[in-house]
Amino acid sequence: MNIHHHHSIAIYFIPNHINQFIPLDLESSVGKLDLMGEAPVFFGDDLHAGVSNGFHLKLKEFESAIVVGNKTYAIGGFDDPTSNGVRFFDKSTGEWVVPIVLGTKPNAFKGHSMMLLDSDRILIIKHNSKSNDCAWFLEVDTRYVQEQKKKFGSGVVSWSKGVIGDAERPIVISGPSGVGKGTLINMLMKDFPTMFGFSVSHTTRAPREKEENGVHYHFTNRSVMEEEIKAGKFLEFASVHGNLYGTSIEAVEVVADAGKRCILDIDVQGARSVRASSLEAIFIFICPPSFEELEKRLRARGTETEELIQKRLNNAKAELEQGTSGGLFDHILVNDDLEACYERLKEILGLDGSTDATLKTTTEVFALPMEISLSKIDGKIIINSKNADQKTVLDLTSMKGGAPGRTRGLRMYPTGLRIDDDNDENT
Ligand SMILES: Nc1ncnc2c1ncn2[C@@H]1O[C@H](COP(=O)(O)OP(=O)(O)OP(=O)(O)O)[C@@H](O)[C@H]1O
Ligand SMILES: Nc1nc2c(ncn2[C@@H]2O[C@H](COP(=O)(O)O)[C@@H](O)[C@H]2O)c(=O)[nH]1
Repeated sequence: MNIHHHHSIAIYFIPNHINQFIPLDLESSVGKLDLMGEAPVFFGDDLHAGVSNGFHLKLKEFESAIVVGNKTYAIGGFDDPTSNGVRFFDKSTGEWVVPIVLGTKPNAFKGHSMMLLDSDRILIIKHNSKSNDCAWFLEVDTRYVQEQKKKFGSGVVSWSKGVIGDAERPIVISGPSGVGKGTLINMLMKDFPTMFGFSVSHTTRAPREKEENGVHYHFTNRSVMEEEIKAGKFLEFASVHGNLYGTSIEAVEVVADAGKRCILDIDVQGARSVRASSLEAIFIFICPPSFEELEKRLRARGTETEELIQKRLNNAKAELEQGTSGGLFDHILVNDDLEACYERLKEILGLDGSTDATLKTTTEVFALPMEISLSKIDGKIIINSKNADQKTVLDLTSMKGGAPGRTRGLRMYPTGLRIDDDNDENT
């Protein structure tokens, strides 16, 4: 993903000590900055309806502001229970807006530096943090946020944490009930425990014997789940065999945070929703060798009543039709002989015989300086220590994913290079 330079960016570093306040690149029309009282005050001309009224952006402690088009985002202040950590001043309406904030927000932090990337997301580097929790993105106009704006209205933003290192594309596995999805996934998780993580779905169905809450599913009830869907907590959801099932954004994030590749076991409707989202997964459909064999397996499993078996078999017909036509799935596997099907699955996932089962890209965790500023050179972000001659490179050129879920593929390493101070963007 390229990072372009935007001439209309204003970036402010607002440290704990107000008198170190450094405004930069004020080419935008938002006016001048000043310091007043406890917190910085941001003055600008309100050109709403052609009347220059003047407005004040009074920032709270640990909040800092960044201009994106005609909006000025104030970000931070996560300690304040009355704040959700993000608000923006919309210059076209002259009003403050508290947006719907999707994704998991960062834990409270005191001080950060920001930079606008591609005019659709803000990179936030937490001060005094560790490399595995320092880079966050507030998506303000990415494809995902644009989709959510259609549902919720214009005031929507989404957090996505930056994850260092390679994490492969998530895997969506679909297929009719009883075909063997769970069996194949369990084999994969057992053979490659550090490589894959299961996305634990929510469901309103009752737990089966041996099913554990939080492990196999998050068991919930319909009204709670419907509220959470309304609040935008789900990447996808569907009514399956008379119950509500869904993948929460958090379920996918938890796996990415563990540095693992996420596996989703979801139905065809869910796969379609994920395909339409920006998750960039690989889609695999599992077929039975015959309908009779599917029925046999479902009965042999013995987890459903006769009525439910009939319902699941009935739904299987449509699922098989949808799964095998229309190009929704990248791969279609027939689960006849289990071992043969498992081998094929491993092949698709690039797990040939030479793959080390315990292999995992481990990235060394290191501490960032207490106070930092950001600059950009050759498309790479430079994190400069304010008090020591220490520079760290944040390379976003292989950046993948984003909300909903984590932003993967970041690289971070210290550099001995001297970076000139006349870069085009600073904080
Ligand atoms: N290739 C196979 N040959 C014979 N039996 C199989 C094969 N694969 C799986 N099974 C068996 O079929 C039954 C159903 O498998 P499983 O529970 O993995 O299906 P599933 O697709 O996950 O179903 P659901 O969608 O209902 O969760 C299990 O008892 C399992 O042991
Ligand atoms: N759309 C979604 N479908 C899901 C999800 N979790 C599971 N499923 C699918 O439901 C059926 C039935 O599952 P069971 O555990 O009751 O047998 C199966 O096809 C699963 O793939 C989800 O989060 N979203």
